Amino acid sequence: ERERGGMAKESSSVPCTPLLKDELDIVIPTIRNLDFLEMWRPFFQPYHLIIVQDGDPSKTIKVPEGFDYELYNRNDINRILGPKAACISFKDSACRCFGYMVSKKKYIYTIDDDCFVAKDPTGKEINALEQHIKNLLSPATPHFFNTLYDPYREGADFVRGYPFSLREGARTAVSHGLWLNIPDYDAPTQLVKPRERNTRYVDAVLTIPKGTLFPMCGMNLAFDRELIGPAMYFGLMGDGQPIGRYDDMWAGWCTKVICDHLGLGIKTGLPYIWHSKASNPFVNLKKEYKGIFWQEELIPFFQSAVLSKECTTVQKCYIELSKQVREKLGKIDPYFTKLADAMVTWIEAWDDLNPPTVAAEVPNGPAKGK
Ligand SMILES: O=c1ccn([C@@H]2O[C@H](COP(=O)(O)OP(=O)(O)O[C@H]3O[C@@H](CO)[C@H](O)[C@H]3O)[C@@H](O)[C@H]2O)c(=O)[nH]1
Ligand SMILES: [Mn+2]
Repeated sequence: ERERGGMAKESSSVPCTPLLKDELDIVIPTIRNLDFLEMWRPFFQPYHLIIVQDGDPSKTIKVPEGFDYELYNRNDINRILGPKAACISFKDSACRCFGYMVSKKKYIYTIDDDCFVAKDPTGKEINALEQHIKNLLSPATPHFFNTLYDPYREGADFVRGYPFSLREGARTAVSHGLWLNIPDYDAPTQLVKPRERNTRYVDAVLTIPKGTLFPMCGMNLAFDRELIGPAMYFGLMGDGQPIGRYDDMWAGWCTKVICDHLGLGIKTGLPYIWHSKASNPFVNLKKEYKGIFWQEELIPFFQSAVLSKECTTVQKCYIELSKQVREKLGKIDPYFTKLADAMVTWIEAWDDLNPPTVAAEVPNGPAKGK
């Protein structure tokens, strides 16, 4: 009998020790109301929220009582960034990356407002934030695959044949969570399988091996902002752009290339959230249309991207990548030249708001297993 997860009912209160209470911000992009927070209250209330209100800034977004938050609408983004605001998408969930930029914390968790608390096969409510924090605070294994999954997890370990020289692992930069109920399918798949629901709960956390790209979904995602924040630019989408629903994919591909270069790890798997709302597949098809054939050229670009050894900080890696985007992808469509410019603007804006106190050199030491 396949293990099945489900959606939790609104819970009264679940005591949880708020790990990283003052070192983590929760970033929520929204065009809707934030009632979903009621269900997350036991897990999220101790944390500071950064709400990025998309769309019409004159609309008032009601935040449930008792949450500590800051809210930014488009007027705020324009006021804070001035002309550099052009790199932040409008009328697309990609706007969430503004929250990463204004945060002052070491960790970020971002979640969509149609994602709810899921239940594991035992019926226990899943504290997704707690699991992401565990993922981020334990090492990753990008340089040698452990067949018994996460070796740092209680009750597991490295298996026979795993080199001891590699068991220290790599620092974890990203924790990519998954979704029960509505899976993050692209529009063609959604159209072919409109009623497919994900009921499969896989009790595993895996490190994505070095040299392998992956499709990063922004719905249930956490990362170490000090390690990889400047790479988490959710590419130009939405209003005035020829493409949508590739913002998180773009960030994931850039981030993975940079993590591989800097010897950092990315994990995927637990925790699950319950994704409740399927966005309109026809609207999604229009947004994704160009991306579906462009990505056949983008993937080989990222697979063959090489960063020089002078790229010792995320910012330097990202600027180097933007140059390669301009040179190699600009010929696909003028959009990529615009995106390359936006990548540079993003880094400039990031450094304006986050002046490097000490050179944020990520030791680019030879990642073991190279
Ligand atoms: O114009 C918009 C539309 C939506 N939002 C907010 O963004 C998230 C996601 O919105 P929604 O749940 O409607 O869309 P999904 O298709 O399920 O989103 C997933 O697909 C990808 C889209 O790029 C992305 O990885 C996932 O987010 C909600 O919080 C909306 O309120 C917005 O800010 N602006
Ligand atoms: Mn959704």
